[in-house]
Amino acid sequence: MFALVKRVLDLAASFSPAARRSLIVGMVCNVLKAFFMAGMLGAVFWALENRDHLDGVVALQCLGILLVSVAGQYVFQYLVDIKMDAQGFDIFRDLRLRVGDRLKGAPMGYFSEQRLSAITTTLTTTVHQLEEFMTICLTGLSGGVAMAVIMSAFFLFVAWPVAVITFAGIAVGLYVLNVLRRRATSVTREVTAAQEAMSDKVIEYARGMAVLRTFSTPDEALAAAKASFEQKRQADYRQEAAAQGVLKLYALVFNVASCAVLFAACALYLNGALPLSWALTLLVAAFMIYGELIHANDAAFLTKKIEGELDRVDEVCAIPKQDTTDAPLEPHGFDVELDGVSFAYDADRRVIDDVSLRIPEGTTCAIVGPSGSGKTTLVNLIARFWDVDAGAVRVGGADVREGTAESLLANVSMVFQNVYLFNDTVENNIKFGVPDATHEQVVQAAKRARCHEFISALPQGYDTVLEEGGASLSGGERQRVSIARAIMKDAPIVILDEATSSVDPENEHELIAAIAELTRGKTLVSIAHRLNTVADADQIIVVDEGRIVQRGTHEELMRDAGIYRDFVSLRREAAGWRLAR
Ligand SMILES: Nc1ncnc2c1ncn2[C@@H]1O[C@H](COP(=O)(O)OP(=O)(O)OP(=O)(O)O)[C@@H](O)[C@H]1O
Repeated sequence: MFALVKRVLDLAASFSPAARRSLIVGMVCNVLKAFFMAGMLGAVFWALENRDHLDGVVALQCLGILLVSVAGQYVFQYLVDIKMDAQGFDIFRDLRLRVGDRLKGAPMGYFSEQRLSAITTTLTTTVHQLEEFMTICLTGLSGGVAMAVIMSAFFLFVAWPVAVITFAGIAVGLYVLNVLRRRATSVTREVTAAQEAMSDKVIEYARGMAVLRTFSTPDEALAAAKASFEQKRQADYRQEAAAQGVLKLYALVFNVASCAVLFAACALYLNGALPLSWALTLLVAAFMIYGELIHANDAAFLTKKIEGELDRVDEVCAIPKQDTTDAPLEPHGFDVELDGVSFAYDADRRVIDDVSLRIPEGTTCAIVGPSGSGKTTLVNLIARFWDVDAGAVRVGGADVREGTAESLLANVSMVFQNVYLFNDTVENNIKFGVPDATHEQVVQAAKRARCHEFISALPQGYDTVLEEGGASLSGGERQRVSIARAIMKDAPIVILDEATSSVDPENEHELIAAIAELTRGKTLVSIAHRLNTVADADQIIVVDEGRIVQRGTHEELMRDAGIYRDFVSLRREAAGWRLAR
């Protein structure tokens, strides 16, 4: 228990010394509350002591003791509530914010699907359980132990043999508690793992609904999710089974100790070693002394569960930090340079192999190459979603690792193929990177991105709330909203992953116009699929198996046989496009 208290206090201190102080004050108040509870016995003793002349004065004195006891309990319970419970909510809000902050600074490689489930489960279920149970657990146990210790210490002065019994009861009870906590360790981890697996499967099931419906029967589709539900049920069951037997033993220890107190009090009285009023008071006390501790049995089991959950939070919070400095990047200009860059996702396969490339400021570079050749990886390295394994990426002469990733990305706009729009208004989606932008500026950007018309036709115009992911818009519309977002940001470097899927001619025309607005005067790196974009580029690089195998202008590359010439003729045949130059 002390280890848990220390851990919770350390966690609080990591946010602010005031949070730690508040929890300590809360626990002290909880002990004082136990003191006032024990004080109720004073009224019992006083009535018994004056049993031969019970009059109005004695009754009032007893009532006074009871009132002081109840008022004390009330006041200190109130202080416990505001010092511990409210502080608990603050701590866990800060914990969630801390994880959010760390996620922002993690390299993109950190975000695998599995990790996302672990993070989601930790930030929702695990932290919620901590919120709910941590204070119950701390107050339940500290109050229970305080009550038993205060009363036992008092018995030392009245009848030491009884005090020996009560202290022994506390010691054996806490030993059983320790056994209980050890048992809980393995099952807590199992329950958390089952919870994460279940979240994983449910998210996968919901996300892949269209594919599941097309390629499998509903039963098959649900099978994996069902298996995860069953796994969770079994883990929950094992958790209960591990706890129940020992929990009964835990309560039994205190009940036996209470009976021993009864027996000792009677024996001491019959032997004339204890006056009747004290003996009777001890009989009442025998049922009170462990009452709080017995009630805290769930909290006792929870302590280990909470420790397991705190471990999980620590693991998830150990998010690697990509930045090695807090200084912002200080580029001189906005040319982009890759100097002998190599990179591998897994140690055993290089995806980018010794690539060198220079894109002068304000020029365009089109990257083409077969599927899986490393085009996306290359542009992601420029944006520092990952750090290179060898060589360097430089922007305006500065190695991108010399500043924070955030300061680099302030100079970069990315337009992805898979556009993600937030479940928010169209306006907020457009001004996402520039929250202070005015409505007029948003409209201006939307006009330049050729999306003003369709946005105006939406039911609430710019205030229309989009579905998460932008599902309520067509693919072309989504892409143009994301271009408006990038225009709004007005970054000097634009990274563009052109849509591979062909859009209808009307949409394509609008899209080309929007992209032209976005990229005018910028340093542009585009993964190009449309022939016109490629042919107009100041330089074209052809990537194959992670290496640059051809580079030059369209005219230069068309002179020689090679991947580029094949790419051009394939495009012409496949789409029936003609080079409009
Ligand atoms: N997150 C990742 N983890 C591990 N391997 C990856 C990851 N992303 C891509 N790869 C692998 O790296 C190689 C290059 O992928 P990349 O996406 O850069 O190619 P690409 O040329 O952009 O392909 P496409 O044109 O099909 O989008 C591929 O073999 C791919 O399987």
